[in-house]
Amino acid sequence: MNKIPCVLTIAGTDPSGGAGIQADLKTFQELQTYGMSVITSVVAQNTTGVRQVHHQPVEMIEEQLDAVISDIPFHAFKTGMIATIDMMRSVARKVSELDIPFIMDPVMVAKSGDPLIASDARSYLREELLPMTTLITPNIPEAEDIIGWKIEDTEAMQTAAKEIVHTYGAGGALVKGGHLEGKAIDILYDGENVNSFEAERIDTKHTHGTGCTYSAAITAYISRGETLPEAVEKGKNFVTAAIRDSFPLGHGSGPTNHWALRQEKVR
Ligand SMILES: Nc1ncnc2c1ncn2[C@@H]1O[C@H](COP(=O)(O)OP(=O)(O)O)[C@@H](O)[C@H]1O
Ligand SMILES: Cc1ncc(COP(=O)(O)OP(=O)(O)O)c(N)n1
Repeated sequence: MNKIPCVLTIAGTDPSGGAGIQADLKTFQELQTYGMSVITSVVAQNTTGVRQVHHQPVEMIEEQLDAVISDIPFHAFKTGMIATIDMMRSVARKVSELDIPFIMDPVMVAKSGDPLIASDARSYLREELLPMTTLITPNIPEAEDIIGWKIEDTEAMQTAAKEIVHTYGAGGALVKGGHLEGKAIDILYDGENVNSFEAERIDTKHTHGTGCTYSAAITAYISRGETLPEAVEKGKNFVTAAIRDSFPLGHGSGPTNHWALRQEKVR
C-alpha cells in the first residue's frame, strides 16, 4: 500500500467549486491526502441553484471505477450524489470488491431545494447501498427519509442514528444537526457508543457544500488512520472553521472556505 493516504470520491460535479467532487478534492488536498474522483453526473449549478444535470452512462461510471481500482490501491472512499438506481447498482457492484472504509454522504436534495437523486432511488440507497457503509452522514431531512419519522431534537437524532445502524444496517451513523436551531450538534453512533459533537451556530447563509466538505474530511482523516470518533471530531473542527471563514461568493449561498484553514490548527 502507498505511504501517502489515497482517497477516492464518487460523486457529481459543481462548476462553481463549492460542493460535490470539487469540494471533496479541495478538502482531500487540504488534509494532505492524495485525492481521486469518479464522476457520476455533471451538474450545471452555482451558488443560487441547479440548472441542468447530465448523468454519465453507467458503463462510463464503471470504466472510471475500473481504471482507478485496477491501478491504484487506496485507503478509504466516499460517495456523494448517485442519482439513479442503475448508477447505484453499478457503484455497489464495483465497490463491493473493496475491503476499505466506505463513507456515504446520502445526497438527496441541494440546499437550494433542487432534487439531486431520482425519488425511486431513495429506497435503493437505503436497502442496498447503506448496509455496505462504514459510516453514513445524513443531514436531518436525509435521516428522516431513511427512518420515516420526524427528528425534532438531539434525543431523536440519537434514536435515529441507532435505528440507521441496527434496523437498516449501516456500520455507523452521523446524524448532522445543521437543519435544527440552536447549537450545531451532530450525533455519531458507531454501533457501540454515542458521541456528540457540538459547535456554536455561525450566523451565515454561506454554507454551500458543507455536507460534502465534512464527509470528505472524515474520509481523509480515516485514511490517515484515525478511528471513527477521532475522524468525526477532527472533521467537525475542519467544517466549522470552513463555515466560519465562508464568504459571499456569487449571488446565492456562498461556499465554505478551505483555503483560510491553512492559518488554523485543524489539520
Ligand atoms: N450555521 C452553522 N454554523 C455552524 N455549523 C453549521 C452551520 N450549519 C451547518 N453546520 C454544521 O455543518 C455540518 C453540515 O451540516 P448540515 O447542514 O446538517 O448538512 P448538509 O450540508 O448535508 O445539509 C454539520 O456539522 C452541521 O452541524
Ligand atoms: C454535485 C453535488 N453534490 C452534492 C451537493 C449537495 O451538497 P451539500 O454539501 O449537501 O450542500 P449544498 O450544496 O446543498 O449546500 C451538491 N449541491 N452538488
